[in-house]
Amino acid sequence: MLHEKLSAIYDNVLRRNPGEIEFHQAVREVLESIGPVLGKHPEYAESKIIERICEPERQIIFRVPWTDDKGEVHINRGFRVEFNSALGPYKGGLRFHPSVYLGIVKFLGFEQIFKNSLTGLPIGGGKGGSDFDPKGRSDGEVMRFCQSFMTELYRHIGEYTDVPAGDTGVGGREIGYLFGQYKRITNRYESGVITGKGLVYGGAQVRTEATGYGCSFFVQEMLKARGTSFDGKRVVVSGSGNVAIYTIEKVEQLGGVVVACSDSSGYVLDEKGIDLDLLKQIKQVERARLDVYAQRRPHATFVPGRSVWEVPGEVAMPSATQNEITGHDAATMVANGLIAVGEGANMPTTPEGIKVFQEAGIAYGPGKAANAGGVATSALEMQQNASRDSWTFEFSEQRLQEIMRDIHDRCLATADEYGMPGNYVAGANIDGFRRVADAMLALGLI
Ligand SMILES: NC(=O)C1=CN([C@@H]2O[C@H](COP(=O)(O)OP(=O)(O)OC[C@H]3O[C@@H](n4cnc5c(N)ncnc54)[C@H](O)[C@@H]3O)[C@@H](O)[C@H]2O)C=CC1
Ligand SMILES: O=C(O)CCC(=O)C(=O)O
Repeated sequence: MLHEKLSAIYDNVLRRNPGEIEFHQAVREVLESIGPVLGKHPEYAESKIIERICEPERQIIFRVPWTDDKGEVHINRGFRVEFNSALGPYKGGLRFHPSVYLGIVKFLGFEQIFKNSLTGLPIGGGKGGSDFDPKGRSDGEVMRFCQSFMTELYRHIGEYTDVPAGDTGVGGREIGYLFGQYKRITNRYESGVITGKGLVYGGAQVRTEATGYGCSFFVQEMLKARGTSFDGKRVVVSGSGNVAIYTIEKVEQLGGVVVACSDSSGYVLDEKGIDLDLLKQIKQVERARLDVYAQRRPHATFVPGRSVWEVPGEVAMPSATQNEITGHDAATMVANGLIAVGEGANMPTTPEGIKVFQEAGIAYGPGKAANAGGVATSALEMQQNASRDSWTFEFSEQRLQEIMRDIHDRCLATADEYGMPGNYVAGANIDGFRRVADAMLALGLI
């Protein structure tokens, strides 16, 4: 239910951003949480902080022409939405996927404002990407696309302005090509302009692993708050990309058994626990489909075209894409003995699914809190770049774990403060919002 004032703001968002359904969904979820804050802080409403937060500071849309290996010309569309810079330079990843359009980039950028605020680090919110599909493209094609994308993007970004990173379809290979082109065009070795870089040219230890590791640490804290742990728990993960792979790795180190993971073709079920070396070989080296996993590990089964959420598990860690858990999926998961959900992906659960989890008393960690370890470690990468320093793996992982513990504790404390104990959604939205709102008030009408 939306507070009356917030309902009018939401209607205005719908009117001003027609057809951008994912953006509407993300805005609504935040507005549903912050009603009680307005009662305590009338100054936010007087200064129209919420209306301003819902309007990006800047939206950039550009043409990205490139040639494939046969010489054919292709035209894609590039985006960068610089949403909010009250806390620091715009910060957020780039997504390359055919489904990308303005509504997706705005939902991701909007989420990023509150997520980045929750990290406690000085980073604003932004996001970008393209409807380019890297699937099946050669390294040369991906490089030419990235170079063309950066040939426009470079003028909008900078260490103190806007700092992109990876997201779906953008990993170490793409970040290398993007940074290489930025360096070439600007003639500046500005390491802090992009994060997720390779370790040999200014990247930070643990950034590759950070989102999955961080999400696992967050779930570890949620389980601890309920007097239990990962030890011996049956865990289901969706996706098999960056977030999923390092979630599986850390969950296994923490004593859980990940029995299933997926890609857009289906899921694998491996009752002995996912063989991570094999999964990394198939996904990171061969860039192949998941059915290959079952071909090489005969006791595992590949189930094509079905949702991984039909596999029973006590812990679910969605790490693929938005709206992948429907209300129906959530009800099945609860009936199958689910106790906790940690969202590695951004907005993977539909509003109906969230309602099911919350009504069933599941420990539900929303993406903007649970997956904040990726961007937090990006901020640590910026810190190391600025000081020309390079930390060890152990120290970086320890910082990540502290940050995730702190986010977890603040979400719980804020939910308590507002009379909604155990509600991580309310805790994350309110705590993330307050910090941005206070900074916006302090900075005047900008
Ligand atoms: N990479 C990062 O540091 C962060 C990523 N995220 C979010 O995590 C999610 C995954 O991102 P990455 O792992 O980086 O991307 P990725 O490109 O490395 O992997 C995406 C995975 O999701 C799978 N997938 C996509 N659509 C699917 C579908 N409809 N059904 C089943 N599987 C599907 C793909 O097959 C692939 O395995 C996204 O929501 C992203 O926004 C969130 C925070 C940080
Ligand atoms: O590391 C970053 O800057 C962004 C990571 C990201 O895209 C996200 O948190 O969704």
